[in-house]
Amino acid sequence: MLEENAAKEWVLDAETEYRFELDLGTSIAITLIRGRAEIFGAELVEGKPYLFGSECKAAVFTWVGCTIEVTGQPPTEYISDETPMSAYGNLHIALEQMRVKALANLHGSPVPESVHLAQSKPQAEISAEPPRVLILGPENSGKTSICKILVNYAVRAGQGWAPILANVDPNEGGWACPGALSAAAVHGFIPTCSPANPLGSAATSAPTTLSSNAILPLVYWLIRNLGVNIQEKSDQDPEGSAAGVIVDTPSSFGSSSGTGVNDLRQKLIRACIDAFKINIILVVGHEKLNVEMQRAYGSMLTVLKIPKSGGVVELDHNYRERVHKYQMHAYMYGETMPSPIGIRGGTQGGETLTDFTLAPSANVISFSDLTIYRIGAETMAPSSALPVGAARVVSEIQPVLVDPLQPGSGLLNAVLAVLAPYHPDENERYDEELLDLTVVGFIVITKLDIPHKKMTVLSPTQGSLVGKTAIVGSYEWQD
Ligand SMILES: Nc1ncnc2c1ncn2[C@@H]1O[C@H](COP(=O)(O)OP(=O)(O)OP(=O)(O)O)[C@@H](O)[C@H]1O
Repeated sequence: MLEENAAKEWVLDAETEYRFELDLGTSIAITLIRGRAEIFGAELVEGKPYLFGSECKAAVFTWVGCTIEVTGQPPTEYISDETPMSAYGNLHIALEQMRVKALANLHGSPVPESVHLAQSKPQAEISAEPPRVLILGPENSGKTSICKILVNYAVRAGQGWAPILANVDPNEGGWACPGALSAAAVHGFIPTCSPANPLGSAATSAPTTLSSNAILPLVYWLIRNLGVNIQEKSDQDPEGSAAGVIVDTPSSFGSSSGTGVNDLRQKLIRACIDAFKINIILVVGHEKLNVEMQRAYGSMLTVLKIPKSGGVVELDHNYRERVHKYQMHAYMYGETMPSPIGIRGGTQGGETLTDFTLAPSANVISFSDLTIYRIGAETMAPSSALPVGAARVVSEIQPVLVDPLQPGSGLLNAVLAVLAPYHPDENERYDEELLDLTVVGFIVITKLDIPHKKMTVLSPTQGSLVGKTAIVGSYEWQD
């Protein structure tokens, strides 16, 4: 008989957190025994085992004190009484005041009394705009965790807010796949249980609006698209838009190295500010960046420096590569975490385990069934390699048709974004419409049969691909 995993109780004082880091192949369950506790702002339900795996690193924080039981043995675990949570809490209160004022403004009603909270600013100083926040910071500063905390606190406020969380970090995966940008209105808590689903599972948490690809000039373009998309949604639902937008950025936005890179970085930050109509920039624990942002944008919007948590784990390149694999695997197959022995009825971020199993299908299709494009610099020789005086014929964001018959097409094991159909009315079509189409799903080409002009594609859904258009990105994946 298998021996049960030892369960250990931890008693946490008010405003402390239990931090853990899991290794490859370890999973643990955490159960709240008494008191109140949260993981990146998402409250735990008492008596329910929450499972964690796939090298997850996180913390259980409590405002009032609690007792938790941990089953399984995390290689690293400790309690910290130094957290920046009160600063994050105050920040949340300030954002909440903006939301309430924005909504009251929209209704033409006075701002409710409840907004005048202890730490609040005088009424007149609170902006009547919904908070539209851009989070900047260097690598491993805890940006994504702060986004989760702020979104979860907004959801928890009980006002029916569904803030939009936009992820412009192609490295992160968000609700999509590594290499994609995504945004969604968040109605329920964002759970944390595994980096394979960094923002929870898309199917269960929110509808997604996706655009794809990982190459920087393209990101610039897509940021604008994502912004326009969100703007259209808020025009249709101004009350809903009072909840605001929170934009998570890649660390490349928050670290300077080299002049060229710096210019591009500034351009991308500017693109985000314009696209999402940002009114608050949060700089996570980085003095120089804070000063730089104050100088550049301090006169037109609020720039705030917020502390970095000592709990943020330095994630190295190899870890990130493994996480990309987990994410792709979870996208195709769902993710079911093994429960530590002795745990029954475990949940992943509060959801029952059976919800997470998917059965992808491998279909053989003809080359002619799917039209594939590649976008961006990768398809072209660098400008410096062009003959003197020659101008580039294709722009950096122009889609170029990919022929699977060509050797070196780069299609084998490539992740492709399948696009929504073109406008049904021929008269409404335009040249670069392809770049504006949203992504409806991702597929992977697992086999190319050149002699028979056939390919095998793995897809999490059963729908036919015949006649569809897809974009090939720079990510590859092998099961
Ligand atoms: N207080 C904490 N205790 C334990 N782990 C934490 C804590 N805060 C963050 N982490 C973990 O540290 C890791 C890095 O954090 P996070 O992803 O938020 O940083 P980031 O700045 O967004 O990273 P990136 O450089 O990828 O943009 C994550 O695995 C996260 O879950």
